Amino acid sequence: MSTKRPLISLRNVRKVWNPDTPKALTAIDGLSFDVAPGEFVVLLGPSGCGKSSLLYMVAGLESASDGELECDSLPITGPSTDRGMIFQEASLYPWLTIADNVTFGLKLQGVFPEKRRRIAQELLLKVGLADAADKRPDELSGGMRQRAALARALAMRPKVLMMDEPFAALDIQTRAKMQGHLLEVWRASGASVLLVTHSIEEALALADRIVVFTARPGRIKEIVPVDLPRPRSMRDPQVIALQQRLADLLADEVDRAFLEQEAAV
Ligand SMILES: Nc1ncnc2c1ncn2[C@@H]1O[C@H](COP(=O)(O)OP(=O)(O)OP(=O)(O)O)[C@@H](O)[C@H]1O
Repeated sequence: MSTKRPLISLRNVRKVWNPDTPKALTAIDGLSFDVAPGEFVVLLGPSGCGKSSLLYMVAGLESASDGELECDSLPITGPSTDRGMIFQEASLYPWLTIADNVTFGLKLQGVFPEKRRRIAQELLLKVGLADAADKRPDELSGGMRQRAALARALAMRPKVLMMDEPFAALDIQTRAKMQGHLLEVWRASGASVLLVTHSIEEALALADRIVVFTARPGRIKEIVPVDLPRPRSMRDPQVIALQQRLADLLADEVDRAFLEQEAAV
């Protein structure tokens, strides 16, 4: 992995919200790490440690206050179809069919209807929604809508997929199925993934590497590689050992974040 040129490179990234005001708040400080092409990296940390802020900066939706962010050796200066983003709640257009939602970006790029239809069918098949092409978002369950959002992100053939707690709103069974779908789609796409979660189990099911954040301002506490074949059983002794290690790493930071929140009230 280390011999490959990184796809995403972050150097000394700092994010201050509302700078130069009494409400100034440092969300992230001195953050540096790389994501290799095709790598699955999970960001894990206590509430408010800046995970979403970081994702927004990599997406180009927010700028960094300091430091360098690069994708494919080019500075990140704004959004790009190379970097697809999926949020906790699938933000589909309610008035469009699922197929039209999936290929909305392609339509803007001028791709002809026939080709769009073909691409939508291929992608919906990949995410297990082949029968939902002509349905509207409100006819789908939460898990199905997230799969449609995944298909829509993939339609732009991104080099990196960013996901901000994409399965947090789903029940446990749907969540486990969605993780399986995501792993299949990730493997087939060759894209890198940068996924934010609160769940140690989710991180262990998915990640090549887990970046553990400190409490705010978010810094890297430790990067934990998960060198185990998938699918991973939560009963595997190696997984249990990692689970314990991650819980220990997080415990201090969650306590710190909690004390800070109490002090702020
Ligand atoms: N647009 C914004 N304007 C001002 N402050 C913000 C903004 N977005 C986030 N923050 C603040 O930055 C800090 C980090 O927030 P962020 O959402 O990045 O953390 P997080 O680790 O993703 O949290 P959670 O796990 O609870 O979603 C928080 O204190 C938050 O209130």
